[in-house]
Amino acid sequence: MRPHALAGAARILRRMTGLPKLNLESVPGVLGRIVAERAADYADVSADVGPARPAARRFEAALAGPGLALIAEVKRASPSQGAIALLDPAQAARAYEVGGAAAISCLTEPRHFDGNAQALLDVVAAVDVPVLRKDFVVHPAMLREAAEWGASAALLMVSVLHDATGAYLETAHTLGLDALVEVHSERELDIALECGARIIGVNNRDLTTLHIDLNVSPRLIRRARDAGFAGVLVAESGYRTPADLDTVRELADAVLVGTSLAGSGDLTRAARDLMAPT
Ligand SMILES: O=P(O)(O)OC[C@@H](O)[C@@H](O)c1c[nH]c2ccccc12
Repeated sequence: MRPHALAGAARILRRMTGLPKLNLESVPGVLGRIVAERAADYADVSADVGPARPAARRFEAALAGPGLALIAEVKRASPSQGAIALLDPAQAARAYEVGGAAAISCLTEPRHFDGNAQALLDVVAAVDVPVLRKDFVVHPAMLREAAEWGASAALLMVSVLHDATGAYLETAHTLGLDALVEVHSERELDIALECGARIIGVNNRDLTTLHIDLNVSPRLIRRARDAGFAGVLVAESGYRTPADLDTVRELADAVLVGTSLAGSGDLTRAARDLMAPT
């Protein structure tokens, strides 16, 4: 059989049997704990993702333009910071939009990030820019929900999904969602590239240790471009000042920023100040 015929057969089989089973026991550290909790949350939920939807590609289009785009994150708490700010999600998202954000990321993980479904629904209703569902996707129903709740995109983490990343990506695309495929190492980047990701995010934060290294994004973004990747590249985590962005200004299409904006007290101004040209 030709390779694409094999891929087609695998696709049909997957539709009949659901997505590949994830090996979450192998995910280490803080991340391992969170994904185990999320998997338990969805253990009894149907894997049926419902009807296909046309691709809108709104999230991708918002980031692809010239210059560095801002994805501003509604983040009330995190494992590394604890409580960040008691944001009203709709108000925060609107403030970010006024401050020039091209897209909003909204956490829906409840235990460590103080997110929930209502926050995402409120954000989608409050802004015109596309919204990313930020969660630890470990079950296809989480993608169905993202589409039903009006998100334009969902986060897919290669550190969690490994070999199943491609199948989850395909499911997201079938549901009309863009996917931000997140990587933190050369190995993870190669998986993202192989599975046909259109938007790749490089996380400066190692989610198993929570350690931040701002050199990770420029290093892996260069590697992606050297490999011929022509899609959207996002630098993620740890950015606090315009000077911090100098390492990715000429390399990345967008930056994803949460903590430094969310904890600033004036979200519009913080977004503007961060993105001001140096
Ligand atoms: O708050 P920061 O350091 O600006 O980072 C934002 C975003 O990159 C971070 O929240 C994030 C990136 N990938 C994730 C995966 C799950 C939860 C959270 C994240």
